[in-house]
Amino acid sequence: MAAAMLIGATIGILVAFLFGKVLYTVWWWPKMIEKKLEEEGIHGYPYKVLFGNLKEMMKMSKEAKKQPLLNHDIIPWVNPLLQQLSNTYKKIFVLWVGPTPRVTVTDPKLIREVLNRYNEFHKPEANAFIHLFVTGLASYDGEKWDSHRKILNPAFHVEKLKRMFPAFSVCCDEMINRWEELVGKTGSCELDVLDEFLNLGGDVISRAAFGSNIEEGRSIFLLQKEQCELILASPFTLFFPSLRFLPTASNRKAKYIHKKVISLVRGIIEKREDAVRRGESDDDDILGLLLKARNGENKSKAGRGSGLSTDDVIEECKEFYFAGQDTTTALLSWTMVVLSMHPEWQDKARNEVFQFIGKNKPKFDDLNQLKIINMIFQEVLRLYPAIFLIRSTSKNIKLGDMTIPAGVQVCVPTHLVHRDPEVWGEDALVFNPERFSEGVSKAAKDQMYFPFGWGPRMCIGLNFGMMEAKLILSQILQRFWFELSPSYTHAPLLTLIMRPQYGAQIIVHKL
Ligand code: HEM
Repeated sequence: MAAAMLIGATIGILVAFLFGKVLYTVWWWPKMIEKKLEEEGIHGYPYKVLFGNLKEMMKMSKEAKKQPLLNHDIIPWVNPLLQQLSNTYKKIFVLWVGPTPRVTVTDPKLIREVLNRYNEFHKPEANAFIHLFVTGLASYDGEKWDSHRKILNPAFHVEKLKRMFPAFSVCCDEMINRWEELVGKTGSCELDVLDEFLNLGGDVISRAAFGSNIEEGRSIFLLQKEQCELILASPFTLFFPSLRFLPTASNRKAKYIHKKVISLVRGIIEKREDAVRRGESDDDDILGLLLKARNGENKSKAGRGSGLSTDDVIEECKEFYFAGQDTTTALLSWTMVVLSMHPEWQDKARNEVFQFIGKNKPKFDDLNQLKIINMIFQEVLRLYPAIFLIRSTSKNIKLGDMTIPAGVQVCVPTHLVHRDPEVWGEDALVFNPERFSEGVSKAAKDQMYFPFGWGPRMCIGLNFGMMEAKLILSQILQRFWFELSPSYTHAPLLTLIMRPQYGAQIIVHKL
C-alpha cells in the first residue's frame, strides 16, 4: 500500500514537473521575452501559445499562393507575413517560429554588427533534424570552428582549385554529352535541370573534394535528398524537434538513412586510408586535410583544440556533401530559369562565351574572362539567394542601443535585404545584371549584398561553387539555347535552401 502511494506520488511529481516545464517553454518564457523585446522597441505579431506565428504564416502564404507568381517579387508570395512585418516595422521586428523568437534585422548597421560579432551572435544550436545536414564547420562556434576552418581553408586556395579543375571538367563533360544524346535527332528535349544539377553537384564534390568514385557519392547525396524530402513532408518537425521521438514510419526511415549515410562515409574514409598507405592518393583535398589533422600531422596549422576524431571527420564529410551540392544546384537551376525568362541576357552570355572561348573546351583561366556571366550569377544570387543567415544569443547582448535577451534567434533575411529599394534603387525587383557592371560597391548601398555570408564566417566554398557554375553554364551556352517548358511553375520554396518547389523544367534546343 505504502509502495503504491510512493509510486503514485513519484508519478504525480514527475507529471507536475513535466507540465511545469512545458508551460514554461511554450507560455511563460516566450511571454517574458515578448515583454522584454517590446521594452526595447522591438515589435511584431503577438506570440500565440505553442505555434507562435506559424499558423498565420501558413494561412497567409496559402492565400497568396492562390494567385500565380509572375515576376521576381517573391516575398509577398512566399512569406507574406514577413513582408507585412517589414512594411510595418521597417528595420527590426520579431516573429515567432513556434515558441522561438526570431528577431529579424534589415538595418545595414545592425546587420554588420550581428555578422561581425560572430562569437556573440553565434550559430544557433542545430535542431535535431537540421543537424542531419548542417553539421561540421557550418554549425560550430568558438575554438572548434576556428580550428576546423584553419584545417580546411587550404583545400579551397586557388592553386588547389586549379588542381581540382580536371575533375570538374570530367563531370561537366559527362553531363553535356548526356544532354546531347537526349536532344538526339529531334534537336530538343525537356529536362528538369534541378535534378540534373543535383547529380552534377554530387559528382563534382565526390570526385574533386573526396577523390571518391561517382557511385559512392551518388548514393550519399540520393540518401540526403530523400532525408530532405522526408523533413519537408512534415515541416512542423523543423520547429518541434521532439517529434522525432515518435515511432512513426518517417522517423524510422530518417534514422535508417542517417545510419546508412554514416556507414557510406566511413567506407570512403577507409578506402582513402588504404590509398594513402599505398601512396596513391591526393592528401591535400578536403578529405586528405581532415585525415592529416586527425592523425596529428598538421597541428601547428590548426592550433589549439584541433584534436579531430574520426567522428569529426565524418561530420565534415557529411556537411560538404550537402553544402557543396545543394547551394550550387540552386544557383544553376535559378540561372537557367531566369535566363529563359530573359532571353536577351542568355544571348549576351552566349556571345561572351564565343568571344573568349569559342567552341573550345573552357580552361581554368578562361573562366576569369567571363564578366557578363559573373554579373548574371551575381544578379541571380541577389534575387534568389540560397540561404538566409540565422544567429543566436546565449546571453543578453547589446545590439545598437537595444539589448537582445538570451535565447533569441537573430535573422538576417538575405532575400528581403536583396530586394530593398533603399539599397538597390527603384528597380530592385527587376532582373538587371547591368547593376553589377562596376562591382558590388556601386550596385548596393552600404554593401548590403551577401549571398555568401559575411566576414570570417563567409562561405568557404565560394570559389569552388562559382568555378563549377561558370564551367557548366559556359559549356551549356556553347551547345544549346533554352526556354521555359509550359510545365514549369514559378514557385520558390524557402526551406534551408531556396529552390524551385516543383522542379525547373526547361526545354533545351541544340544550337
Ligand atoms: C553558389 C554556391 C554557394 C552559395 C550561394 C553558398 C552560400 C553560403 C552562405 C550564405 C554561407 C554562410 C552561412 C552563414 O553565415 O550562416 C555559407 C557557408 C558555408 N558554405 Fe557555402 N555556398 C555555396 C557553395 C558552397 C560550396 C560549393 C561549398 C563546399 C564545397 C560550401 C560550403 C560551405 C561551408 C562549409 C560553410 C560554413 C562556413 C563557416 O561557417 O565557416 N558552400 N555558404
